[in-house]
Amino acid sequence: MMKDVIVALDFKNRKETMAFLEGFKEGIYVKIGMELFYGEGPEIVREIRKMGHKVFLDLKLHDIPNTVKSAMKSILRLEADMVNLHASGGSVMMEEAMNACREEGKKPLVIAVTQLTSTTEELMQSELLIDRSLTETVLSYAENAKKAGLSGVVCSALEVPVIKEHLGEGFITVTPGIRPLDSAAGDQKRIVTPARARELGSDYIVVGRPITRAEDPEKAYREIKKEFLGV
Ligand SMILES: O=C(O)c1cc(=O)[nH]c(=O)n1[C@@H]1O[C@H](COP(=O)(O)O)[C@@H](O)[C@H]1O
Repeated sequence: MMKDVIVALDFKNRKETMAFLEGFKEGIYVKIGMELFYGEGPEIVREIRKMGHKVFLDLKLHDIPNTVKSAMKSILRLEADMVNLHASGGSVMMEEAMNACREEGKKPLVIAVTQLTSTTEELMQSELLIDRSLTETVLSYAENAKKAGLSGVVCSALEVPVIKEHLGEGFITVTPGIRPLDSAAGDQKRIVTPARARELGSDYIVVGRPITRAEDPEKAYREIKKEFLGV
């Protein structure tokens, strides 16, 4: 299976995004999330794809099944390589997202967010009133996603082994919360280094600030990619 580093383009506008991408001569895998998408609109997705980059469009759909289905149809027109939704929206919601793909004849990788990497078991118990362990909920959400026909999940690399063990090697794990040894955790809680993510079996790591805020982003990207791919 293809393994890769996905760079989170968490920039406020097109200008900053293009200045960043200028440093990359070859096509890379990037993530367009809420900040850039809400700021610039769908055209930014088309433009970045035309530049030769692969795009994970991270809009984390979470709504009633019918709304998610129609939103997915709009999203599919942008031809992103990967799109996501929140598994906590439930199985029917995820099935409707897959029905949208079937009806439109499109096959992006559709993945479901399990528990955000900024979430801890402590937060789940004290605020969300979820009594099960974090790992149990991640695995259960992942099982629901697989049953609904999704390609994989977003989780922390720490949960990859249990997901692969129960759902098979082919079920894709996309893991943010990546921090090289010398970088600040910030708001992330369930963090691992790129090398650890490789050992744990992540398929894709998603990396934002350790690259975008580095003094030399292109160098940081190369180092992280080397550490993750082990080459
Ligand atoms: O869906 C995501 O991409 C996502 C899920 C998750 O659980 N945690 C998470 O950090 N992300 C995204 O991954 C990126 C991580 O960025 P950094 O923390 O700057 O490396 C951000 O764009 C987040 O929106």
